[in-house]
Amino acid sequence: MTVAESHRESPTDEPPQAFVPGHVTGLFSVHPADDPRKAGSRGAGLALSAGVTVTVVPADETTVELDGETVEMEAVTGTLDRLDVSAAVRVESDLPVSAGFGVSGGAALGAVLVANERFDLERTENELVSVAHAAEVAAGTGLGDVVAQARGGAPLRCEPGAPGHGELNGIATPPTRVEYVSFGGRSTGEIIGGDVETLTQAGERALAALRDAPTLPHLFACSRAFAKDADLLTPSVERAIDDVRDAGGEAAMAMLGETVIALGDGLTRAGYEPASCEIDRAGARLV
Ligand SMILES: Nc1ncnc2c1ncn2[C@@H]1O[C@H](COP(=O)(O)OP(=O)(O)O)[C@@H](O)[C@H]1O
Ligand SMILES: CC(C)(COP(=O)(O)O)[C@@H](O)C(=O)O
Repeated sequence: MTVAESHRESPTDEPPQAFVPGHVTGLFSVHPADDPRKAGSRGAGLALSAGVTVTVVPADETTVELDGETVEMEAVTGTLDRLDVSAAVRVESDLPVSAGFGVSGGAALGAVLVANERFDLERTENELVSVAHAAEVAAGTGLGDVVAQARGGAPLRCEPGAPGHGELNGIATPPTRVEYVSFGGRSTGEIIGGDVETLTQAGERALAALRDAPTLPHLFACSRAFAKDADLLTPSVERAIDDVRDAGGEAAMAMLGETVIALGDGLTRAGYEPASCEIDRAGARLV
């Protein structure tokens, strides 16, 4: 018996679960490729201490439950298909789906981490992240959330793609409170599956500017410039960002949702009633 096997057989072991931080993208560019492990986005954002908790129970057929309701979530089903296993996947989310928090990528990444334990797959972290990234890209629901969620912090996606293809860096951050409000959802698939030339040029410009001075306030400033240049702002998002700026704070739009994220208590000070959390600096993990 290996050390890992003896650990798994301990009668006191709880079933494995994974926590994956939410991730808001502030700015991004789209980089397609035939191989979904090579496709992805460049960009920058924040991993959040609000996120998803995922459990996986082996079953004859793969099903996905989100906060108690059966849902279709292709990134998750695709992840298990790629591992050649089937299971009932349960996702508990602190965050709304489809609002720019990377819930689908987080669910896929959580599922792959737990499935590796439950099915004794013995894959490395990079291999697991790669599977979830490929499934999320193939589903059309995200391009860079999975690699960012695996890393945590304030990830800079300098080259697109899964580990071995992409390249990550980050903005060094102390413990930091953030606030967010969501006015509604936005179809990620429609935007990243459409004409992305203007968006990609704006994203490349904004990332280059941010890398010249990689700080959190500058991430927010570059994200605001990106949202405007890529023409992604909606009236409610623009108003909330302006209100936070007028109250002396930093805010930006979360891609791709009708969501605003602010540093510190920026939204509260502007008169909103936001949810709050911290930047998650640890990244996705088994718990
Ligand atoms: N109630 C729901 N509303 C929107 N999407 C849902 C819902 N339930 C499940 N889904 C699935 O969740 C995924 C949402 O992906 P996406 O729009 O990228 O959101 P997120 O930004 O949270 O990752 C899609 O695969 C969609 O089919
Ligand atoms: C912005 C987005 C393409 C989608 O993000 P979400 O809507 O949260 O799935 C993200 O994956 C990225 O590459 O930055």
